[in-house]
Amino acid sequence: MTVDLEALRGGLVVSCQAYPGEPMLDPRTMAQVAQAAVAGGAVGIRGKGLDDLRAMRPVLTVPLIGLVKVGDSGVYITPTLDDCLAVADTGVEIVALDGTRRPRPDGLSFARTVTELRNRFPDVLVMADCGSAADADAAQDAGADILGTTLAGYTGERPKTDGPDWECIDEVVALASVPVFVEGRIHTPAQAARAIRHGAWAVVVGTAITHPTTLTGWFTEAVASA
Ligand SMILES: CC(=O)N[C@H](C=O)[C@@H](O)[C@H](O)[C@H](O)COP(=O)(O)O
Repeated sequence: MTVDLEALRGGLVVSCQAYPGEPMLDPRTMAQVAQAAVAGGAVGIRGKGLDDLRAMRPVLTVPLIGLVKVGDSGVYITPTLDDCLAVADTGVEIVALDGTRRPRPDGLSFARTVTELRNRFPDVLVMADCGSAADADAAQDAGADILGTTLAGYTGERPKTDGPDWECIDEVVALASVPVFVEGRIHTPAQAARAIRHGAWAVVVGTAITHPTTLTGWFTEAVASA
């Protein structure tokens, strides 16, 4: 059954991802981190990698947004239709994929990718990870169920702002007729609250909650320069 996005409205989604070579890159660990986030009030979880998603889905009581990353440049978030189908097959409620206007590695358009995914998994919702308002506009026209600001600052179209890209967020919210999930460089509870006040349907926080190496670095730097 399609997940009811009302359950996520006004809430916090926690992104639980570890990267190649990192000690926490282990499905059991990531599933435990996700459960801990739910215990803290997360209304949804975003996870990466088929093994992590398979480990998370059965132990979580909240909707799961799934993706795979293939490389780390260009179109790398669930880049192909095959990737989308593999993510959907893990049982996630929402598939997140690159929602930019850039050419995709399998040559399919975003619209065709969404259509084919829907044909095979009619209950799955589609989150378009966008890098700009123009991306969001196109992704919405192509049938995305959710617009994410995930890639603002990572595609070359927008500057990589220190914190959230508020200008982009406001532009996306202004054009959206579907829910907007504000994601990307939200590092404080105050920023998360501001995103909701700016019209986010939900706020997605990753690094500032689930990436201890980065968090530790923030503190070690501060201590070193005291
Ligand atoms: C740009 C990109 O690849 N973003 C990824 C998308 O899944 C993740 O690496 C981020 O951690 C996630 O978007 C949450 O953002 P932040 O960690 O800034 O709270």
